[in-house]
Amino acid sequence: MNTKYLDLLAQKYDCEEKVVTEIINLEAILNLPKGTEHFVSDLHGEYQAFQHVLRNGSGKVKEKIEDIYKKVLTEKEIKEFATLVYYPEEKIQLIKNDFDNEKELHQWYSVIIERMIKLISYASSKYTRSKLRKALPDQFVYIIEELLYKTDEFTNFKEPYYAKIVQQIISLGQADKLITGLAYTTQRLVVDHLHVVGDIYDRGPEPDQIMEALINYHSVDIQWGNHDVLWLGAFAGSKVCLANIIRICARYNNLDIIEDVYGINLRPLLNLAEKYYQDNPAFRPKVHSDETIFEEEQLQITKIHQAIAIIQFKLESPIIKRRPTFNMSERLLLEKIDYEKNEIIIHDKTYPLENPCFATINPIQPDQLLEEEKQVIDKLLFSVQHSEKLARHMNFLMKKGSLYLRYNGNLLIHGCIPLDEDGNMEKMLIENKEYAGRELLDIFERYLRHSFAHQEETDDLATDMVWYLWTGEYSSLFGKRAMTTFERYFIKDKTTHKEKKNPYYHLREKEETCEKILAEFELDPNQGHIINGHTPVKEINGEDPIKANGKMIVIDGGFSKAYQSTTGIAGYTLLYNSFGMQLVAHQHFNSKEEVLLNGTDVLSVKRIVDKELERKKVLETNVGEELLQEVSILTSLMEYRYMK
Ligand SMILES: O=P(O)(O)OC[C@H]1O[C@](O)(COP(=O)(O)O)[C@@H](O)[C@@H]1O
Ligand SMILES: [Mn+2]
Repeated sequence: MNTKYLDLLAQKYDCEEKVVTEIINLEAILNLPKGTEHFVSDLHGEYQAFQHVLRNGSGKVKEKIEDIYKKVLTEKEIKEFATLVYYPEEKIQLIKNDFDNEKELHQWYSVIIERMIKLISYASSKYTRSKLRKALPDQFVYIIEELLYKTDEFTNFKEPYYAKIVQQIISLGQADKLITGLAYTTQRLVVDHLHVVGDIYDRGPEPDQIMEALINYHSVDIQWGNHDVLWLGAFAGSKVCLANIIRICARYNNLDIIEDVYGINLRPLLNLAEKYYQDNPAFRPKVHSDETIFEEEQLQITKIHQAIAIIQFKLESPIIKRRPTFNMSERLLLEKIDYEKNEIIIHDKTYPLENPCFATINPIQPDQLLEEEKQVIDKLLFSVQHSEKLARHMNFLMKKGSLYLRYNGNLLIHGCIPLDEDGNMEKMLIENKEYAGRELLDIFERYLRHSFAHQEETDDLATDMVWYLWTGEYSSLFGKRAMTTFERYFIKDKTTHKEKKNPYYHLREKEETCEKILAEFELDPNQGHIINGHTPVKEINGEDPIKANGKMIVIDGGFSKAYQSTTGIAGYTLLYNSFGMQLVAHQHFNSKEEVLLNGTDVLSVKRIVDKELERKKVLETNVGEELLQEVSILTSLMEYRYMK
């Protein structure tokens, strides 16, 4: 090993004892059980439901409470206590309202603090003390450690000492803060690491809040979904991606995300929309049954929705023309329209166009943007690229994200690995070279990162490629032959709406296919799993999220409210701890308020995907690999510096 590095390292470990301590510490960690990984996907802006899953650790919090309190507490008390751990601030307030004298309240505090301490002690039993310390609320570390490590083994005088500490906390008015801190510590201990397998954005109302929660989360990685890439593309300079995100926000009545949350001025778009568009049933925003919308506002959104959709269709055309290898010429739909008859020819069949809104289209050159449209999209792009909040969120998405992830022997991917009918990796020609499988995904990611690093370029291959990731035939995120957005707005015949899925989606049922893919990514086909999002599992129709004899796990059960009627549940999540994997199905999440009042915890059935014969240790994980390397470097330092 290079002695220069060792000399540098010796500045940090400047005495023998420090090196020895660190080696012993790392070796100890390697032999502890592996931490719990938590997998979620397809959050689609549903912050409240996501929050709930994060806070209850997909049921792990309650499980731990039951482990230690099942025999001592009633079911109702367990529910109450669990709710307190999930939403401490609100639950404390509610409980406080129930007490009419201080003495009772103080008694409650002291019981709860003791319960919390016991729970933390149990939940942290597989971690080192140093890791636990990092999870404790800063202002109470000393006090909590005193309470945690109390032991009566050698002295009988300690009980009053601890009782005194708790009493002091209460009488100094610190109990609420302490209980809240302990609750968050519990949540943090229950899940060691979070994987978000794509699609944070679109459809739901609060993707920004999800981003904030992820930014503040102790340990997370993200596998981008097609919707996330659309937002990244918009920020990276792709006007067509930008048109898409605004169109989807208009469609789901979420324009306030663009305007209020990210501070992007929609006024120029509104002016254009007011000038050229009227009411149009195909473009009215989807409004959830518990929302209300004023007629005037609805009309405005309907107009914006049309204006931006037409801009989007126009912007697609030059990209399709300048990128023949995208093989998308079939999607040059504006050119297939007979604007007088209001008809379109698709695959040699003529269809009437319903709800047309082509006032800004010149039939001779249908993809030409009006000067006004050009200005609108340019201004929008400027605004998007100068939104500080969006910049913060997109930078985080880039930093923590990737197209796929190999983690602890598993492959995490939002969409698919494009396959042909025979199960071979499909090839795509990019700049005269063919790419398939892992190489194809790697080159996609390189283009995305390049585009993101060069936001001033709007028409280069890298930027176009980001849009391809959203909608292209060989995109690992889209996984369908073509996106039929135009047909869905304008053609009644539903057969034209169908988006043919990549063969991957039926071949993934077979073990053989999954093994082949795992091998392609240099993972052990006998041990590994593919963890997939993107396609809602229709439990309602008897679809099983666990496929290929457990090698394929699909966790998109539909957090998205818009899709819950087709899935029948409200999302799957996956847990992977030292004992194995558990798939958790969540029932519909109504509201935090309901949980607070009734303790309704909407999660249910667990299915064991895999049961480890022996508890898995940190040593056998990705983190373990890194720690082993550190041990080896520190051993070299020890020999070089201190054992001569
Ligand atoms: O239901 P919506 O919002 O109209 O969206 C339909 C579109 O969404 C997509 O399914 C992509 O979104 P998902 O990644 O959530 O599946 C497209 O294939 C389809 O055209
Ligand atoms: Mn998706």
